[in-house]
Amino acid sequence: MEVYLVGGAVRDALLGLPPGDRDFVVVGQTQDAMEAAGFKPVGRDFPVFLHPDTGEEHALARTERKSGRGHRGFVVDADPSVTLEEDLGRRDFTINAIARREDGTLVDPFGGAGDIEARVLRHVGEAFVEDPLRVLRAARFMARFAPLGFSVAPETMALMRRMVEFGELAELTPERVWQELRRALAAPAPSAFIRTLRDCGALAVVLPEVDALYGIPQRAEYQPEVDTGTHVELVCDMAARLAPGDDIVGFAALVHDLGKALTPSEVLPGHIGHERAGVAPLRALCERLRVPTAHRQLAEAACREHLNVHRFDQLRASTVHDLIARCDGFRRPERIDPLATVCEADARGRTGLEEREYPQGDALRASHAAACAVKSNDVAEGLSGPAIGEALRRARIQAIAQATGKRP
Ligand SMILES: Nc1ccn([C@@H]2O[C@H](COP(=O)(O)OP(=O)(O)OP(=O)(O)O)[C@@H](O)[C@H]2O)c(=O)n1
Repeated sequence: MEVYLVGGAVRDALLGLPPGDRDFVVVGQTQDAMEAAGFKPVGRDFPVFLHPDTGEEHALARTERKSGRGHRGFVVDADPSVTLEEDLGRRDFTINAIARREDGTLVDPFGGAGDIEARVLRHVGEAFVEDPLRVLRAARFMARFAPLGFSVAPETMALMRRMVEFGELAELTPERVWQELRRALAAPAPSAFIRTLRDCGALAVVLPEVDALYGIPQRAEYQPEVDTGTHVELVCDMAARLAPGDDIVGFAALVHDLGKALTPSEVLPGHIGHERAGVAPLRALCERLRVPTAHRQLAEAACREHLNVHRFDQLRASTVHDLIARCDGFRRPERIDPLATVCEADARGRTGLEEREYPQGDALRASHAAACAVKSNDVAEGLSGPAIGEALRRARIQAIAQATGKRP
């Protein structure tokens, strides 16, 4: 059987990165022949089979035609007459269009290895436009590969701009947009995702609430070249450094400051009130992209509370208690550590402040731990009903005061 390793596994090996999932392409076979050879068919949209021993994915070489309907808007034709070159030619980027034979030699008709060497993300051919998700994939690959020195080829960027101008992105389902966004926020350089989307005009289409942050000045303590959009880029990169691979923290970092884009009538000079004003655009974004609950909840907590956490020193123990309660940190203790991380990323994600200490994060964590150590059984003796809740609150405030030296 004519089988080649293709896609991300070949690319990542050439980049010297640790191996991930392996995808194979099989040339010259029919679906029946694959099943007769013991491969197990999977997936409704593509002719993909699992290897009987390794379980690894083997796709039949195929052509794809745009249909304008269905899950991806494609009709997939598995066709034994499709050559390896034809299969590679319908892929997105040259760096993803390299095949490796079993003996280790490469089939690289589009110069992908050279582009890996030159650190260029270049589209393979005109078939690129058939899937508008590829605009977001380009940005997501940049979030992963920009730190290795990659940039988008000018002709690819020009093509992406045309796709955006022609309104191609309108046909993307929210689920596909969210999957790319989520993966980009878990990558080492989410800022490169945001900047690539902005460069081609796609940011205004898929994340207009974030696009609106550009040109909004930050307060004077920031470097003058850092507007709110740039600040958010820095915060996302800092979040990726503090919590690598954590897209829940990454999403909260992306959206914590959305309120700053609102008109001055809604947000006072110096962005006073932006933490409350940001909740509405954040909810709109989450509805539109069908963002999962865990992401939404941390994002809302970060949006509402980040200023309170920054001024932790000035808060009384009772205010800290109520902040934790508003974030549901007593019923769901896992909520507070990521909130502290996002706030730290926000404080340190400013040019020149990257190495600054952020004691507020650990102070919040310590307060939370001290308050959670008090259980209702500790205070319930002789009490009933709401009196237990009130006694628990008082005891927890006391515990926070003791742990931090704050006034109750
Ligand atoms: N819209 C898409 C999706 C995928 N592909 C092709 O299918 C391969 C496998 O896709 P996927 O698993 O999504 O990406 P990988 O390149 O394997 O990247 P990752 O390591 O991030 O999963 C890609 O390499 C690419 O050649 C494509 O051309 N266009």
